[in-house]
Amino acid sequence: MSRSKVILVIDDDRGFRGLLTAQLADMGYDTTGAASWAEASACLKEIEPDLILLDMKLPDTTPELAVPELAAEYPVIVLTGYGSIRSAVSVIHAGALDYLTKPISLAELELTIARVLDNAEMRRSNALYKRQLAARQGSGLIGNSAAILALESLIDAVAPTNATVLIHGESGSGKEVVASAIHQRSERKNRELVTVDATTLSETLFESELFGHEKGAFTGADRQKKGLIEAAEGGTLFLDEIGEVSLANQARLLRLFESGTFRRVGGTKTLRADVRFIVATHRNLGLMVREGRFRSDLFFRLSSFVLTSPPLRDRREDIALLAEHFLSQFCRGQKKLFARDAITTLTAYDWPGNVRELRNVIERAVILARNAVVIRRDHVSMPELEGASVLSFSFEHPPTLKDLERSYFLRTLERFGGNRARTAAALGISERNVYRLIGLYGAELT
Ligand SMILES: Nc1ncnc2c1ncn2[C@@H]1O[C@H](COP(=O)(O)OP(=O)(O)OP(=O)(O)O)[C@@H](O)[C@H]1O
Repeated sequence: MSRSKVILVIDDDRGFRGLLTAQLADMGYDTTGAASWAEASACLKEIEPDLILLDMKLPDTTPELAVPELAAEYPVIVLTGYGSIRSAVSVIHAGALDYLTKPISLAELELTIARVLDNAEMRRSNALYKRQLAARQGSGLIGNSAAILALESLIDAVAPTNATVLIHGESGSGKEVVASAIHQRSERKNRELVTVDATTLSETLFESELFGHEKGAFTGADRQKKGLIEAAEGGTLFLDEIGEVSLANQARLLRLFESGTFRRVGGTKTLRADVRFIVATHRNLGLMVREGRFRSDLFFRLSSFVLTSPPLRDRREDIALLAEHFLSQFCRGQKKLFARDAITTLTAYDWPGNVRELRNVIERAVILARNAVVIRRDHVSMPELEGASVLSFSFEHPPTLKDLERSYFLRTLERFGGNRARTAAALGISERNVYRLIGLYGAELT
């Protein structure tokens, strides 16, 4: 069910304004009237119109000033008592979408409003359609494992509801794919899915990006800006890495999730969002609550529906299927297949970077294989394959700590082809220390 569209009528002629708002109400619109620019500005702090009807002659402003300012944020139709072509052209140039000449016929009013609202809607959905097409290509949840089938049925159950969902899972395990599946299987699928990654935004930027800000809210806020919540109106907002959000912003999120309301930064009016929220994290939020880094009320609110995107090593039966999927994606019509031992190698690996890492490895394998039809084991070998989680060394006597350090250091250095920076990163030491250890054990390098 869609809410009625809100129309703001700005006209200083009281009788005309009353008549117009009454007629618009009869047509099923929600209407508000303002007698002056000052009144309209105050009104816009309270309501969020879908369309503005603006009289050309107001006591406290000119169309040259008012039209561009309003048209930057809202669809505007100008009402003119002096229907000259010249003034009509100038207001259209200034950003108004249409104009109506007084006295206005009811039929013309109805048609013009419907057309302008439809156009605004169409512009939104055209941009949306392009993005959806891009998102659908290659999204979809691939896998036949029990874990994926269970996840699929949970997605089917929760998708049609408006429940806020928390997706938990390691990096690269497909949390964003799950979020997109929920959106695609909901009634909101023809509206926007807006994604925000909390790790990429500072605390203040997060607040203004998400909630928007009013003109003058802070230095540099030279005009009002709608936030991503408003961009997601009618659709879904996916907030990735909620564990990285500051405590102050967590409080704002709690209010948003509980009441569906929010305020722009520097704003006084409470706005209502018709948005479905999905959040994700790779962190243990329960632990963060105990450490005082995550609000317990927000945690409990999010705990009502939790989906887990399982790590790839816990569903090894999906590895071959995913590998085939990525192979056909990267080959683009060219025929290629995996040698049996290549698949064995892929299946045995622990995939700390999950599906994303697998995708990268297949992409590299296709490049390395060049024109060869068969992807061999050496095409898919991962540099991190050895020693990523299990180490095995053999010594002629029980090793000392120093023996272990020497063996592990030299093996890591070799694994990265002598690259000191990568060795330092893998061992969690400084490059200076890598040099020191080469000095210490280097005589053994061949
Ligand atoms: N089940 C799946 N089927 C097909 N592709 C998948 C699947 N899971 C993940 N992918 C692909 O793996 C890559 C990583 O997935 P995604 O971005 O959803 O992971 P994530 O858990 O959100 O990662 P991060 O926590 O780093 O944001 C993407 O290219 C995605 O398309």
